[in-house]
Amino acid sequence: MSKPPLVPFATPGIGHALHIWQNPLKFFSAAARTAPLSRIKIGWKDACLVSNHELLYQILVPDAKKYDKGIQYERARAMLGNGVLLAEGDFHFRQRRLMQPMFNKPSVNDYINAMHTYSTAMVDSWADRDVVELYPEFYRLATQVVIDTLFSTKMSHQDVELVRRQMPIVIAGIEKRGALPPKLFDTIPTRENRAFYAAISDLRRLGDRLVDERLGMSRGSRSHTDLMDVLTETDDAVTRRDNDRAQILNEFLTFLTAGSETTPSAIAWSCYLLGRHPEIQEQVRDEVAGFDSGSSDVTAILKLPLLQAVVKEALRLYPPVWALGRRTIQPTVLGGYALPTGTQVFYSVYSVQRDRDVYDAPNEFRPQRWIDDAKKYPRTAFLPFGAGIRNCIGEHFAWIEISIAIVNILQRYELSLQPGQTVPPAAMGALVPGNLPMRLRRLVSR
Ligand code: HEM
Repeated sequence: MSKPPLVPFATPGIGHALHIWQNPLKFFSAAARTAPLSRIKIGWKDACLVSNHELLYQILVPDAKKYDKGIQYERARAMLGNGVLLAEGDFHFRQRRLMQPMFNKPSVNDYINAMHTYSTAMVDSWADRDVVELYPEFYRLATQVVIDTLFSTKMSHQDVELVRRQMPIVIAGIEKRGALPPKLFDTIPTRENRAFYAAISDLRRLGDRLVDERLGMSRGSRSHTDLMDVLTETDDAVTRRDNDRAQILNEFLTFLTAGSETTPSAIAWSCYLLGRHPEIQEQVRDEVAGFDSGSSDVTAILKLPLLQAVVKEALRLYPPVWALGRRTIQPTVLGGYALPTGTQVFYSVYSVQRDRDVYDAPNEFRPQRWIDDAKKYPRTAFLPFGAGIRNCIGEHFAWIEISIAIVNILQRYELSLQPGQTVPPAAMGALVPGNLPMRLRRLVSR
């Protein structure tokens, strides 16, 4: 078996690293046109790029055990240690099994009050403003929600701002380092490198303090069993040994990162698309009129068809976790090519979810497709939360959080963009709208 076709424009010595560094989204989207499985060069080393949904699904589900998480994730260890996102093998399995109940429906019901309260406070704070820069608002919301619900800790304004300032530096740094020849970049004392390591130190220090504060709380001060209880109170000796103080900090930082870097993007893109499509916005507003997003049975929110279709279509067009990777840990065959052990495989969920062989009008916002034609689309072609044993543990949490926020917004405001305003996606780790000033018109209650 020969090698997969090489994506054009590799530069001798650095390969495609510069293209990826400069504009990863553009590079991955252009490279997707080379072949469903193509080859790129990171420095002098070959890596693969998967742009086809069936091959991606094969990696994530049936062949999952043939891969580890690979180079991008290795770069994240300085921040997240061996938290559940990066853990491998039996250790991952034990941590995931321990935590899973906190993300099942009954537990997520315990988080609804906090999700509703923070998102109501957010929309109330916009009352006197005509234009709001939305993304930072959603970032604060998601950060407070994830730490309050899972660790019963109310973050101060300063702490939230520190996360908002430093976390994107860390995430973008990890992403870029994943596409560079190992170690080369880290050894040069650039301003960017110093900022990256300073941001990691700040966030780990913050996490350390918040973990101490949480561990010092009395049981009676919490409204529900939280993730920290689960990590610290297990009867199982092996799991207790696994979750020493250092590992608890790793898990805290893992959830801080995973919770704050993803849902803001999904809420923001949903609002952007509704701002661009006022007629759909009006239909969703009619659907959510009178819905009580603070009620304890808020799972009914997941049955509001148009709202869910809008969020799904936003996640298809702008998947927050838009590109990821894996690495083979044994000789593996993929797409008819033999991949030796240690082959790095990148994949672009963004390209897969805009594949014109799967989706008609793939670049258009058509939420109705998920109502009229949902069965037409293979589930392997919609993977914003990943799939298989490493899928997103927070998927249900995220759907509820995103839906509550959008309901609260649409019940109070009409959203519109400035005339002619378009917002190109920026791949800053997560796929985020760079600037998203949105005009708000306060609605009289209906
Ligand atoms: C729209 C929101 C979200 C998106 C698009 C998203 C996406 C993803 C994806 C694609 C993965 C799999 C990564 C891989 O295969 O390598 C993942 C894993 C994970 N997510 Fe999310 N996520 C979201 C929200 C959340 C939230 C709110 C939390 C926590 C409350 C969370 C916690 C995690 C954790 C801990 C993992 C690692 C799971 C494991 O490896 O067992 N995510 N997420």
